[in-house]
Amino acid sequence: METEPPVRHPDAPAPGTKLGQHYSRCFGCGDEQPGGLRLSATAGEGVSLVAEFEVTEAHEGAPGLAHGGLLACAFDEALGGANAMLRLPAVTGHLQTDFRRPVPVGTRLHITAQVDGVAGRKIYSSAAGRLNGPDGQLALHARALFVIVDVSHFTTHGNREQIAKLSWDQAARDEQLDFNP
Ligand SMILES: CCCCC/C=C\C/C=C\C/C=C\C/C=C\CCCC(=O)SCCNC(=O)CCNC(=O)[C@H](O)C(C)(C)COP(=O)(O)OP(=O)(O)OC[C@H]1O[C@@H](n2cnc3c(N)ncnc32)[C@H](O)[C@@H]1OP(=O)(O)O
Repeated sequence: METEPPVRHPDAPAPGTKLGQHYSRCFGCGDEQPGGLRLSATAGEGVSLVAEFEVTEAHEGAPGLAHGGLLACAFDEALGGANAMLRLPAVTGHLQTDFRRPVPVGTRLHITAQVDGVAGRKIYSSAAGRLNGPDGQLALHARALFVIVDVSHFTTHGNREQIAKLSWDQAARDEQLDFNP
């Protein structure tokens, strides 16, 4: 199947809009997850977003340095959030991360994530992470494949009772997810 350029959904959050957490216990963005990354994301131009989080001692792999797996988690979160510009529910099928520079504790990691193309259910995305701001040193680069799923993916494999408490409950019943933050 041909890979098509991504099309921003007309109801996608306007560029500059802060995206809320999609789930309070999400390790990537939730504020009820101890030690979580608490990534905050803002809608970007086109099919993209900008995200940031502070690397803390809770995220260490070596003394004073971020754990690579948690940095990959941040990219999973940011790349997954970019799908909100398509307003399509999708899960990560493949994620690859290039670690180009160490990321010390205390760094504010700045991530830009974008959807590059869509082929049927497959969404191809990429992201870059810079140290302490948009003009900081390039520390990481990631590519991902997300696969568009029906909301039944979450209700079948996840915790249906927890899902029922979320704001996307009604949308889930309608077999659609609400991506409004
Ligand atoms: C946690 C998710 C939260 C989502 C919340 C939703 C809405 C909330 C609102 C806003 C969202 C905001 C932020 C979201 C933030 C973060 C997102 C984090 C995302 C995750 O962290 S999510 C957890 C990790 N993720 C999984 O838990 C997936 C486990 N997995 C499966 O559930 C299946 O594996 C599935 C469904 C992926 C596919 O299964 P399936 O049976 O539906 O479809 P099938 O296998 O046919 O694949 C279809 C086509 O994709 C190709 N394909 C598949 N996998 C591939 C691979 N790895 N490499 C290359 N190609 C691949 C096939 O080759 C075929 O391609 P083709 O059509 O060309 O043949």
